[in-house]
Amino acid sequence: MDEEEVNMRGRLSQITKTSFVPSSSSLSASARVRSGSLDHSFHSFPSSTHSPLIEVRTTRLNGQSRTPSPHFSPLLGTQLPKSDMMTKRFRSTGIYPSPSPELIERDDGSFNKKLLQAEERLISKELKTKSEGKGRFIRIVEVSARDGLQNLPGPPVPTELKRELVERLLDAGVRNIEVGSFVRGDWIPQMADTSKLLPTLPSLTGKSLPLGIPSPPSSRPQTPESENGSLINESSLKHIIDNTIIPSSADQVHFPVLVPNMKGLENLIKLQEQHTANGGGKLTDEVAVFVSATEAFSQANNHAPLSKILSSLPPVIDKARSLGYRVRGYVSCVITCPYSGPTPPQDVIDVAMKLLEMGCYEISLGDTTGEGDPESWRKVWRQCEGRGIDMSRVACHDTFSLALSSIISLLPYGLTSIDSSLAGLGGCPYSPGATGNVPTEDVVYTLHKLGYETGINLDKLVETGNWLSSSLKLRNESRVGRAIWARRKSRELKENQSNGLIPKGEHQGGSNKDISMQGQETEDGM
Ligand SMILES: CC(C)(COP(=O)([O-])OP(=O)([O-])OC[C@H]1O[C@@H](n2cnc3c(N)ncnc32)[C@H](O)[C@@H]1OP(=O)([O-])[O-])[C@@H](O)C(=O)NCCC(=O)NCCSC(=O)C[C@@](C)(O)CC(=O)[O-]
Repeated sequence: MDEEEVNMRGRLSQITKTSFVPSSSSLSASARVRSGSLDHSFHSFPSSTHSPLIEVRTTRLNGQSRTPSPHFSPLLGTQLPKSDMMTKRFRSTGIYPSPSPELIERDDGSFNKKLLQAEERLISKELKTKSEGKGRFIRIVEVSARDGLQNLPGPPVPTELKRELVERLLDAGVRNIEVGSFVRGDWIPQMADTSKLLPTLPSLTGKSLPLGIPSPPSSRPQTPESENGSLINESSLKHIIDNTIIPSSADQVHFPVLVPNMKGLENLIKLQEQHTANGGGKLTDEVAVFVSATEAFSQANNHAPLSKILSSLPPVIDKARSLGYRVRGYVSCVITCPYSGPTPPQDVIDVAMKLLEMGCYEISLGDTTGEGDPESWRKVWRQCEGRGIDMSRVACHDTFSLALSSIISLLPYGLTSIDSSLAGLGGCPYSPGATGNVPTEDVVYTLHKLGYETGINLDKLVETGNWLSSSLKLRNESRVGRAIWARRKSRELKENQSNGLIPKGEHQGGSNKDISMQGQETEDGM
């Protein structure tokens, strides 16, 4: 290693260490320097002029007049690239190993080859099937309150509903909840109340449980309620800790908020100062910056060339870190770009490396268009490894139904964190018919089914997803959510009938069907 390389390694590992919470483990493995030689001859990004790609129009939605963000404005047909790259998809040819139970993380973040004794557990109390828990922890970053809502047409979602959503998620054991954005409220009206929402949220430490582990998922063996109302008692807790590798830091609550630029960060700082002056505690300990892997999407999303965004971020990240915020980096369009077609993995790594160098503690790779498949994700993954970084975070959109397959295919390679959205809320405004993010309920079900641990109570999560989609009058896009909810309703009906609360042959409350369930009875076999 030459001197420069040593410095680079030092910087990256320092970034990794200093930005992690104490005794953090694999949670933060994304930025960890692994093997392979570092290629630090970064490609410079094409210097592009700020071309007027975007037409901003004032629209009327539900009687409200609004000027949409360029992020959500469709490009004019004449401005789209002419190539067939828009529709070209990566071919999937690989055969993927099933998730390996051999990768078990220690609390220091390293992997342990020892197999833990398999432990049978229920996935949901509505299901009869069990799975063998193998113990590796996967962190879920829940993005429904931000990414899920930001694109919703119609009147702004009430701040009170967002607050309740966060409360419910915390109660279900979710600990990383992206809650809002300090972006321009006139462009992203659904995020305009972020500074109102933050002070109403529970304190960052208020939800921590004793002994520093997440609330026990119902998928674990049921244990009697303890005196303090917790579902588990000390001895069963020890059993869980002994048999499940959950890092103690997994219980820490984080409310990441997006800050696109210095103005956004300053708005957060001002809000925090006011809150502190009123005797309040820390509103959040995490901010997130976002960059696109492609030039065209940068123009659309950040309203500026990629080179300009990248050069504007170091002071933002430095200032945030100097105030004690950890900084997450998002890279969008890591598989394809709605304007320029397939994204070269090299470009993804270039941007990601720059963000790490600037001080981001981890990078979330976003498949914004949802066109990813296991093979294309593996290409990105291999490039990461080749460049000596472990990108173990992904955010998949489920537009083409391959998000879960992609996630499953990455698990054996050490995937440690997944961004997902309750009820699949969200969507890509550029792909006609695009659905949202991969639903958290589906991810949690899959992980638990395969023996991974998330610390999340699937039944409570499903209840929250159902409540959210009903409240928003949207169809619940989580198949798992719909199926478990249908079973629960069916069970409750039978119980009420056998208890004599409802005469046989009658439905509870006239109908057990709500908006999130519409059209689901056949599919769920109920
Ligand atoms: C990025 C900006 C803010 C630049 O906005 P801009 O207009 O280009 O900024 P500007 O520097 O030219 O300033 C113009 C005016 O905006 C104000 N301004 C400037 N910055 C801010 C701010 N932060 N908050 C409030 N106001 C701001 C600024 O003060 C000024 O006000 P004036 O002096 O004219 O009165 C704008 O383009 C914007 O808000 N865009 C929205 C971007 C967005 O939210 N996109 C969605 C999130 S990213 C995403 O969803 C992808 C991801 C992360 O999920 C990963 C994936 O899955 O792909």
